[in-house]
Amino acid sequence: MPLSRPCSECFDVHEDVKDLHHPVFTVKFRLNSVATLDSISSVGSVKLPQIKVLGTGGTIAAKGSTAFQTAGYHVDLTIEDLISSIPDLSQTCDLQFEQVCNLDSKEITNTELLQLRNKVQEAIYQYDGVVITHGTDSCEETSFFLDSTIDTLGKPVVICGSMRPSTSVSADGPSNLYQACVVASHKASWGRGILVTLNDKIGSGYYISKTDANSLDTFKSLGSGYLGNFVNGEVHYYFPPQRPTGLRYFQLPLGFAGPLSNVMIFYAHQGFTADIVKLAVANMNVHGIVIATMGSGSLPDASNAALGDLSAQKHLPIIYCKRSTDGMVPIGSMPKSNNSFLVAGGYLNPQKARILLQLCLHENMDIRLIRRVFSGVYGG
Ligand SMILES: NC(=O)C[C@H](N)C(=O)O
Repeated sequence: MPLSRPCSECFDVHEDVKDLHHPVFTVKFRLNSVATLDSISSVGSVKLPQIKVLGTGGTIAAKGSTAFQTAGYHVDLTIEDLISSIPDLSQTCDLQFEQVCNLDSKEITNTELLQLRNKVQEAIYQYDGVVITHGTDSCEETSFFLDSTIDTLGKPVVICGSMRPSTSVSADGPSNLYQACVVASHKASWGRGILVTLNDKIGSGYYISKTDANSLDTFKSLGSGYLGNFVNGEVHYYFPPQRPTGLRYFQLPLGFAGPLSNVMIFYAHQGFTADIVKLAVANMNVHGIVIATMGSGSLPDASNAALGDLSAQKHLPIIYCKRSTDGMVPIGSMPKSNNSFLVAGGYLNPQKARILLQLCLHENMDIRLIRRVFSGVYGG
């Protein structure tokens, strides 16, 4: 058993190795699947969960100059400042914190992503759960990357952020961080991989996506739904612990600092041609392409033909995703060709497909294996 803190009171955890060699934890509940905070704070002599909080920046760590400013502010606060802004958690967990970086999430590159991944993996070995504060703009990329590369040992890793800076009237940062710490401390959060909490909702880091550029209720798990909710200090899960169907675990060595392959995203539109893609491939060191297609894999016929040829000549994987927020690109939508390296992106949005392709390329997968990985999300 890989768990340092098994809980026989609530559930049994069994390690099970699936075909794509990801350790999957099958959790059998003995109690009601809707657990409450009482179930952990009333444990008396039992040691409180040790939680590591890693700060990376984002609006949650930002200050504006007025109470109504919700754009154009700057990251200004440390993780220590953020922790001092939340209600007392001394009955729930023991918190320790560390600043990994302090950036708007638009500035996060593979370097910071890998640095964070290493910090999270190290913390997993020492703590009972991990909380990450992060900007919301690129949070879905980080959460997907971590879900694909962290061996959580079943422990909760919870990412949170905010949509309003700390100086804003009704700033949402303190309550989101508070909720993330409670979720990370809760036994019912075990076996669920990377979680993202925002605005009272708990979602899967694999599927969650930012859907609103301004409003608080921005993270949605369209199609796949939320995993749970946070109400009146209680964590409520709608389902027993499970991992996403298509999740593929990529084992990176601890301390791995890169590089990762260069995968570029292109956004299709009326009149889109493959010229811009060809230009990039000819002039930049491109290892893979993702296209945000119109609808379910639709591109002009001439673009399909040119991209099919380009991918076959260069052995360049080109993933077809959708620019629509919801829905998917199935294999049946793909142009018919025997030798192209065109791949259907299934349910993944372009930014998540980019990360998955980077990881496939890191493992030197051929096109057959890349298709197999994408078939996990019903593409391929
Ligand atoms: N709400 C936010 O956190 C947005 C911010 N620009 C970020 O992603 O860092």
